[in-house]
Amino acid sequence: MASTAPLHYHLTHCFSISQCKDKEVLLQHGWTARPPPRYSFSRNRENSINLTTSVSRPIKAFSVDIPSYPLLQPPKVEEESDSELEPADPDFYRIGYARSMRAYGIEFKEGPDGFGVYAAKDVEPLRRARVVMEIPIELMLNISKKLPWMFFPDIIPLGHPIFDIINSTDPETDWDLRLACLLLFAFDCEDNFWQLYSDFLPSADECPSLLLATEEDLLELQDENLASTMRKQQLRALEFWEKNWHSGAPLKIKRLARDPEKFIWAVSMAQSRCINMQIRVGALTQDTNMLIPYADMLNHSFEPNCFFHWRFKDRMLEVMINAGQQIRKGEEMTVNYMSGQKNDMFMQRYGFSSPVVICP
Ligand SMILES: C[S@@+](CC[C@H](N)C(=O)[O-])C[C@H]1O[C@@H](n2cnc3c(N)ncnc32)[C@H](O)[C@@H]1O
Repeated sequence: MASTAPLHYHLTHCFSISQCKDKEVLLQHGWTARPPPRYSFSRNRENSINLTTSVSRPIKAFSVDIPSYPLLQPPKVEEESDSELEPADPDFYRIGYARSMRAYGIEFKEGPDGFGVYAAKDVEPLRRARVVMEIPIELMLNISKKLPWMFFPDIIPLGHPIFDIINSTDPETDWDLRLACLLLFAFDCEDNFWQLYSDFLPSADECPSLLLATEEDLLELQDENLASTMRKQQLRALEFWEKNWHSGAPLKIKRLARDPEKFIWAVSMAQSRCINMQIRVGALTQDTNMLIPYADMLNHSFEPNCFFHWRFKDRMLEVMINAGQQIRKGEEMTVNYMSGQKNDMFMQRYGFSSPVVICP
């Protein structure tokens, strides 16, 4: 086995994720890399973990005015959109031409729940939903939820050993391990967008996921069920890494996650940032586990003002403001991560618990 050190040693040992070769693309969008660790753990009486943040620095997306919609149209989301957005340039669809993300009237900045998305101007209630972000499929990392494994975009070359590793996962339970493998693979692909975007993901010491918690942190939860579930999850990720990142593994696998901390960090990214959607790509309709840059900066609320919509005609994820929603400049834009789930599930997967109790 490649690793014999105790799990908590691995998990408390920090690592830094891939270095950005060329930040120009993101900097053009007005982004700056994450500052050094922003969070400190503090626990309240209900034993939930609260995040406190020390920095508040606005990060502006390249934004244009939120388009206004005619008032007398029914509230609907249309596939064949008659959006006021300028029509897409047909050249965008040429093979090899990567489209970029577009954002309207929002900014990305730090708030009490880490990075979030905020209204850059007042949004008046309109009768139909409207777009604030469009993210093209080329920038995403998506895997079908069921066999046969399909990747959108299809970035894994035929015969690459990472495919065998993904293929060895349990189709029922291991979606997060598959997505973590794909994420690490993307970091290693020359000119892949995620090499740049990785600088905007929380590092291991910034991420409140309980997968990265030490034994001491788990004991502090004072919830033995949750602590024991998290220990099992940590072990599952560690054993998977040990099985596949052994000393005889090919270099192109080894370099993806040289230590278990990096792999477990990638699993925590998958768990806390994955969006599940049914998407249509060509003739295929697929339930999909998706890592969607920029959309993954939206924080959760049980009373969200935004939602996700898959735009089939040009394979874009749209983040849309609810019909009839008013949002004031500076207010946070949110989505509902998991409607109808227990608080425990939020703690397990996202590292926070919600003050709103939705299930007994
Ligand atoms: C999809 S990411 C959202 C972006 C994230 N805030 C960041 O800094 O990158 C999900 C993570 O954001 C934080 N988060 C989202 N909604 C939250 C909420 N309502 N309360 C506390 N933390 C939240 C949790 O750390 C969660 O694991």
